[in-house]
Amino acid sequence: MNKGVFVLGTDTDVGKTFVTAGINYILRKNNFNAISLKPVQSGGIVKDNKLISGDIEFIKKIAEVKEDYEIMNCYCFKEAVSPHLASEIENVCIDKNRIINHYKKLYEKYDFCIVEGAGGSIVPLIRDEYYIYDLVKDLNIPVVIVTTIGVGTINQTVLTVSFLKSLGIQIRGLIINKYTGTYYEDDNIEVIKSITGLDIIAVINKLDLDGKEGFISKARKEFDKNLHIDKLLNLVIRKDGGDYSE
Ligand SMILES: Nc1ncnc2c1ncn2[C@@H]1O[C@H](COP(=O)(O)OP(=O)(O)OP(=O)(O)O)[C@@H](O)[C@H]1O
Ligand SMILES: C[C@H](N)[C@H](N)CCCCCC(=O)O
Ligand SMILES: [Mg+2]
Repeated sequence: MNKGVFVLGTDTDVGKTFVTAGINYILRKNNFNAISLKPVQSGGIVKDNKLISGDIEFIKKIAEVKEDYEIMNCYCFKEAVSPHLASEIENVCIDKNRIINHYKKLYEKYDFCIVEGAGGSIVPLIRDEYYIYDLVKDLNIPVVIVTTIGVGTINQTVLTVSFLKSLGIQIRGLIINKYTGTYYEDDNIEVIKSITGLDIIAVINKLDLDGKEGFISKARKEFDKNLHIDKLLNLVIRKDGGDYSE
């Protein structure tokens, strides 16, 4: 089975990690051995005196993944800025081959590997040289785009889609996040569907996560309701039957 998807955002903070956690949770609940990879985290958090990826911590909690952080994250930087700058501040050169080889290993070991970007598609990993979209191309992996749906998101989403299409990147669909049920969000969904012709894989409601208490069960309930396993399998299984080595 081959098997993976790259979760791209129209921007930072749209909910890529939230959605990635949900995809992992539903796949694992259906007995698939799914894993996540955050190639580059900027804005890492300190836990037990160690800098770790907060995105991976969230995914581990929601989807009950026991793997170590190092398995699910290649680079983790302290500054919450663009990855290229965060890596420069720490004098670390991001090696794209290290990420690609890491992904290959996960790809071989797990049923599905869900890769999360950083920010949007044109975020640099290496200044003037290597961007999130380059990584998507190098991994030869289809994408799902996560977007919020308030005023301003038609433009962001359509630009992201048309940019990726211009690079020949295969887009499996859109996941709408932080939906609050307004008339203009409903209209934005219709307009985005009509312009892009893409499938809306899921619409995830904006939850009241109010910090800590009960957020895991609230999030899981939302995923149970709105992330359907058949749609997710369509997302992560390559329709052309090909695999990474091609
Ligand atoms: N559906 C939702 N309901 C409520 N809060 C949400 C929802 N989705 C995401 N959030 C919150 O919004 C914030 C940003 O979400 P998230 O971390 O998933 O964004 P991201 O796209 O992964 O950002 P980054 O580019 O930093 O990786 C987080 O505090 C998260 O808990
Ligand atoms: C720090 C932040 N939460 C993400 N990890 C990185 C977002 C980079 C965005 C770069 C940009 O588009 O200007
Ligand atoms: Mg994230």
